[in-house]
Amino acid sequence: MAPETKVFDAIVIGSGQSGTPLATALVKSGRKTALVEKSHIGGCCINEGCTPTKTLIASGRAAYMARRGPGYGIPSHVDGAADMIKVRQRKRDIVSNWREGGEKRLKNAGVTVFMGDAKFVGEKEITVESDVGQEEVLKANLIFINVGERPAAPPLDGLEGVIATLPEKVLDSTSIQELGEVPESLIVLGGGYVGLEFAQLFQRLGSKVHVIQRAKQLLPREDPDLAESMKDILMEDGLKVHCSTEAKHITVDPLAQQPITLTTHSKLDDSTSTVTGTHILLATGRRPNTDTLNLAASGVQTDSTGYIPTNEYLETSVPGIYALGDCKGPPAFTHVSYDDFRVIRDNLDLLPYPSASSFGKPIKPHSINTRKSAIPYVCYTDPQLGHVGLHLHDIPTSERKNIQVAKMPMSYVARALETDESRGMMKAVVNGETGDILGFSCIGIEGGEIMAVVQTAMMGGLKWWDLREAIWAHPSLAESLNNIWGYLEDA
Ligand SMILES: Cc1cc2nc3c(=O)[nH]c(=O)nc-3n(C[C@H](O)[C@H](O)[C@H](O)COP(=O)(O)OP(=O)(O)OC[C@H]3O[C@@H](n4cnc5c(N)ncnc54)[C@H](O)[C@@H]3O)c2cc1C
Ligand SMILES: NC(=O)c1ccc[n+]([C@@H]2O[C@H](COP(=O)([O-])OP(=O)(O)OC[C@H]3O[C@@H](n4cnc5c(N)ncnc54)[C@H](O)[C@@H]3O)[C@@H](O)[C@H]2O)c1
Repeated sequence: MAPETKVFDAIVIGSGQSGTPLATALVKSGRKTALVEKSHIGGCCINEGCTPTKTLIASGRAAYMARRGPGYGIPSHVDGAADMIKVRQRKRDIVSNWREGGEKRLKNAGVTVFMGDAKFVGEKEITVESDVGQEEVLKANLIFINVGERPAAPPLDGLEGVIATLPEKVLDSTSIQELGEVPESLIVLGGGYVGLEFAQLFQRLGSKVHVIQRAKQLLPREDPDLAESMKDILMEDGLKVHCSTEAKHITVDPLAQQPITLTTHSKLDDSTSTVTGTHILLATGRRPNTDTLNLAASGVQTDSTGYIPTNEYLETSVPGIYALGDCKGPPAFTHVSYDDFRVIRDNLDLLPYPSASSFGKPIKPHSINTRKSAIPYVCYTDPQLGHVGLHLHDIPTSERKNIQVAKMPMSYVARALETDESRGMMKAVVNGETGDILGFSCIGIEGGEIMAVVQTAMMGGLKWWDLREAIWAHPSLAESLNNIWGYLEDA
């Protein structure tokens, strides 16, 4: 017998960084709301993204500082690799605390949670299949898709054979976090956020790490000088970094000490080389989880890569169906997904959640959108890379007439020298005529926090000279914002 259709006012598909708070807000606004999640409440960020990785990275930093103890006059004895079971347990404990908190909040709010895989069967109708094959049919006039992304394996000759022979040696950003011991040697394919955060972490925990990056620089979104600074830091930490290098072929010999051999081609000198490892991490990007949603049944359109295009109000091609977070396309950050929640909350006027923009008054639909002037982000290598606003390379050379740039090494920052954390650099891009700060990057100790100081200044419309003249506490990292402007020059 077909299951009875359950009718809701709203359905949220995916418990991501926007879907979870949105489900609660929908209930608080009086709407009967269902949330469907196929894996874990809290989505990627809590379960296999930000929270666990930054927890693991804290262990990596502890190992790094312990090794540096003698440099500060503190004897320390760090022999061999980290105790991965304890490192992993610390991560698991923090993740389960966060996840359980999320589960409780949804329950207390009165959200009806369905654990299972959602698929469209009609324009506003879905089925939910649980792990044990039980099926529910749900219907609502309002549907919010927040299904996120998953790791995408690159096309690589031989990869299927390696996975078939030694599946536990081929890792992605999720499986690498569950290792019970530190790999002796790790090949990291991809020099983006995922690749670099894990590469440095595992080098610090005791692996020998190679990073293979197809692009000519690490972190291709950054200006080349910042990417070069990051590369120098990682190489100083002992990582082997190969840019302009493409993976061509992979083989496995289960009996070898280093079972994995990757053949690469360097575009720099047109040469072929091999690199061996006990494990390989595939960190070459992510793909949206829209392929299993049967979107055709709803009429919601996707682009050629599976992302759901929306307008600035997160409306899809079908009225009443919205897409939020990573599944609508880059940039893929938790804070962007959370901001998507705010856009929906305010446009649908989900009181009692008075937003700052409305000061508690009803808002006209479409008064808030996703067009944000400066989205910040932080790559949690150590030191971090924090960035907000424009990069210099975002401004075409022909449009740089009034553009000025200031660069300052972290070795000029008193606080960084006192703590012996002086690796990296700051870079600011300004309009030389108006004094507006257009962009700021910092590779440095707490680079994300220094960036946030400049971000706040940009939000408040301060000019660069306001920061130069500000009284910052001494000796703080922010104090460097008095000095960087002395290095301004035409771009
Ligand atoms: C290793 C790693 C580290 C990261 N670190 C950071 C960081 O430090 N800072 C940062 O800002 N961002 C970071 N990110 C990115 C960040 O995790 C995401 O941008 C963020 O989670 C937002 O995702 P979302 O809201 O779109 O959905 P997600 O958090 O991806 O959640 C989507 C949910 O939908 C569920 N789902 C999918 N399909 C279905 C279906 N058919 N039915 C039911 N449920 C479904 C999934 O199981 C998942 O729980 C990191 C990502 C990774 C992989
Ligand atoms: N700290 C953070 O905020 C954080 C951390 C992790 C992930 N994330 C999010 O997750 C997203 C995905 O991260 P990611 O690092 O997986 O993807 P990414 O797209 O940022 O980086 C992938 C890198 O792999 C390289 N590459 C692709 N194919 C290759 C191949 N065949 N051989 C060698 N190199 C190859 C690309 O040049 C690129 O630099 C990011 O865009 C980011 O939005 C954020």
